[in-house]
Amino acid sequence: MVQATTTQNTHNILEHISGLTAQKDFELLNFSLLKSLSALLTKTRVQTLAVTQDCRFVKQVKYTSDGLDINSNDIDLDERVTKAITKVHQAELDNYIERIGHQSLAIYVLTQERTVTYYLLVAFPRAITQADSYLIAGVLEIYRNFSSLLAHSQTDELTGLSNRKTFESAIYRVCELIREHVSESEDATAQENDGYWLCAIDIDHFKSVNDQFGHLFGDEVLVRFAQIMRTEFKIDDLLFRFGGEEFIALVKAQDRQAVEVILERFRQTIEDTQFSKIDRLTISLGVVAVDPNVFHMTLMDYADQALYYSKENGRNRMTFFDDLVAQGHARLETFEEGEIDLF
Ligand SMILES: Nc1nc2c(ncn2[C@@H]2O[C@H](COP(=O)(O)OP(=O)(O)OP(=O)(O)O)[C@@H](O)[C@H]2O)c(=O)[nH]1
Repeated sequence: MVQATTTQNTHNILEHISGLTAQKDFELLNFSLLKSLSALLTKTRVQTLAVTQDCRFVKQVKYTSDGLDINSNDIDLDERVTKAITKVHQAELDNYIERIGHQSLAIYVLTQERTVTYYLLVAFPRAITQADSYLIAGVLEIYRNFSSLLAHSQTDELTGLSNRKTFESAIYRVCELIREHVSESEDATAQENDGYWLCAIDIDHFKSVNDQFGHLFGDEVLVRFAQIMRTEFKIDDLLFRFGGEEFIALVKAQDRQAVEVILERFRQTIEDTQFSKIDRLTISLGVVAVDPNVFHMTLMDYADQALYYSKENGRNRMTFFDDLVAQGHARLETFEEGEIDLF
């Protein structure tokens, strides 16, 4: 009987580990981690929490029986949990266990990314046992190893930003988020109020940087440029290096005015930064609102057209694709019925 239970437990653990390592996407990997821990440690509640260097809680992902509950704005934490996590963060601990009455709370550092630390929080309705600790430590080790393999395959080696091949799944996820948000909301303007913007960013005259100072120096500029991108954009924004001196930002912003402020600040920061031997580096930008009903390659094409317009009209500026359409410089792609050949 004991042996049958042990065999079943081992089988459960192995099944969850194989589920964990089958993921090719960070969001699914995190989902799988939370789901596995929740199943293996019965009656526990698990969540992840992103905390900035200055101890602001910026993103909470709770595992519930319905799936993931993701919050960036209304982070809901018990006061005692807030205290415990603040203590762990300030003391830079890797893991910590707090007894709260009969219950216990285990906190572990999951990963560190940009200026944000991601924590795993496991709440037990009882005291945590050594077996619980071993299980969590083992699962976390597998998670971290697999997550660094995944990061390696999805990261641009030079800058550490996401690489081009991750863009398609990222924009697909963003479109899903917008769709979910619109369908959950009664408000017809929801999409406009919680939208994403696809922004193509290209360094101006980068060839002359390479020509004047050499390719190695050009690489240093690209690395520094990516560092500035990481600090200027927020946690919900997704950043990619598309190749060469071309970057993409998927920026979350309430409306066009808000995204204009964010991008203008970024453009100005780059212009004001002294890149070692270069006195002045500038960027051109092309922007389009992410419409989940428009094919992502078409959105990319719109952002590229807007970027091209910025380049052709003086550089060091941004152009919105909508303005090009309104001014008659570009037109929306439309398909008449019967126009598309299926084969
Ligand atoms: N150092 C370095 N240079 C790169 C890398 N990838 C592409 N480049 C260079 O980036 C330059 C891009 O040049 P162009 O496409 O002509 O554009 P540009 O000089 O930036 O001019 P505009 O975009 O029209 O303002 C080329 O010289 C490429 O060799 C890289 O990884 N490192």
